[in-house]
Amino acid sequence: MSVEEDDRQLRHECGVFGCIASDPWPTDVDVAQVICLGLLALQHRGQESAGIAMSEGDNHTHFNVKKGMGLVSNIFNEEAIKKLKGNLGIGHTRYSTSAGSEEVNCQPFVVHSAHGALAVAHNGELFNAGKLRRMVLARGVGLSTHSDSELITQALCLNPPDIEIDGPDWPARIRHFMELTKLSYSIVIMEKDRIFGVRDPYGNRPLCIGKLMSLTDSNKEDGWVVSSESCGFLSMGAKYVRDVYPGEIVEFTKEGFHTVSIMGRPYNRPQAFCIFEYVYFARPDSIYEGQMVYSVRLRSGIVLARESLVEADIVSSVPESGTAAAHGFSMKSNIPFAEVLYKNRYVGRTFIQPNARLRRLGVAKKFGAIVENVAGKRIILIDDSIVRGTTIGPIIKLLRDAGAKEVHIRVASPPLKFTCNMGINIPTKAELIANKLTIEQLAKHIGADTLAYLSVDGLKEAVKEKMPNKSAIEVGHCTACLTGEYPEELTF
Ligand SMILES: O=P(O)(O)OC[C@H]1O[C@H](OP(=O)(O)OP(=O)(O)O)[C@H](O)[C@@H]1O
Ligand SMILES: NC(=O)CC[C@H](N)C(=O)O
Ligand code: SF4
Ligand SMILES: [Mg+2]
Repeated sequence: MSVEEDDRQLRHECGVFGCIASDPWPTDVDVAQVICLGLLALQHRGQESAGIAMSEGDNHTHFNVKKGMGLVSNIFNEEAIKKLKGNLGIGHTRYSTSAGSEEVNCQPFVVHSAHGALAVAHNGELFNAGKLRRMVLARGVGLSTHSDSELITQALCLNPPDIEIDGPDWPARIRHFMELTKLSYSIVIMEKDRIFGVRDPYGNRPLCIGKLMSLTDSNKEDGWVVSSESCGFLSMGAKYVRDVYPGEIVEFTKEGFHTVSIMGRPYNRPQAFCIFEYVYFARPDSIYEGQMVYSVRLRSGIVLARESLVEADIVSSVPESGTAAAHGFSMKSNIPFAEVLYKNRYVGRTFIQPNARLRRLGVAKKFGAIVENVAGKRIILIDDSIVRGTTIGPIIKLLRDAGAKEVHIRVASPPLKFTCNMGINIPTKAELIANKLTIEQLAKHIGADTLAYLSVDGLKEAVKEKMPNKSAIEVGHCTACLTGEYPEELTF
């Protein structure tokens, strides 16, 4: 493992985005620009590479494609966007899970099938990738990478079991793929004149629909967007419509969008939307399951205060992801919120530190203490999660050096004890600090006066309390990294 890799904590997951302009075509809408804005808003989900594939519509056999390593703003300058002509397109920001962080694995994957070009962008990780890979290879298909997203692309090109009488039946192909693998994917698929948005039957990864509003007539739409998260919608003049339902295939054409079909789960198992999307992965201004991520984080802080209050002068947070929960904790406890840490936004996660000592210092280098709020104070410090435990120790030291009297750590999620096989690179079980030390030992190890985590029930309560639809069949969350209960068994 390289130093750079080792420095990563909880790694995010990918972002997918699609946009199609309404009739008439050729459109006036700058579709590539909209996709670019969409990808910029999804940058937090993947910073290794990005790509866009565009289609000019019915009479074109090829897509206009640009992919590359690095950030969206580095790959897509004005000139690159100008070349990406089209009436529809899809895009991707990547954090690798199933194949190396290299140019060949950048998405969208584009193939030319017997029925024309196809582009695919995927967020997630296939539970049964090995088995599916052997099956696809046995059908005479060659794969050029180890990426499970390329595998999905090729699996979609397989003829479905029923004969296609009148040209390719893409919905049947997608259903066939969904029969073969039930976890974990949110995908956008583009053929020459349409986009499909597909969410796995468990709804493990997010996907939502937005309406691109006309800038001149508020009753009209200029097109439709489909995205991992809704946080970018306002920046591109789009309005959140709804989530793509677990198991749903949505077809977008220049006429609008409709549900093609909804695939159920085996044995009527519950949905398994990743609960960590609420804790850490998503941007707080995104909407999942009809509620803002920010509100869930705020509530998790409220529940945390109820569960593990301690006397203190101020409540504060480890920026960024811990801040909403800290405000919730402060509201519930009536202890004032005050900032104690400044996070240097120019020191990214990819900052290369040549050895363990400098890596530890690196964490401190990311933060500065706001001494006036710290000196002589008893502080309750909230973070959203502890993974390896590398961030929190140096922060506590920083606060003590700045004169903190007491530092009580409260974590707005339960201890992370298990790995994730659904699109998130959570370190191996042995690297997760909660598997190595008891809560008391960990408190001592990081130099905290006290340490407490949110309970699993407390987190579920924060997620479900204000959810518009509370039906037991409709709602269900994956908590596997916290409880070890996976939605499906891994198959190799
Ligand atoms: O226990 P560790 O292995 O140190 O990892 C846990 C930390 O990593 C994340 O923050 P990160 O800096 O990734 O991003 P953020 O700004 O969104 O909080 C998370 O919010 C914790 O603060
Ligand atoms: N984080 C993700 O969703 C990654 C998607 C896919 N498994 C890849 O590695 O490219
Ligand atoms: S194991 Fe954890 S991170 Fe992975 S999908 Fe489940 S809740 Fe999300
Ligand atoms: Mg953090």
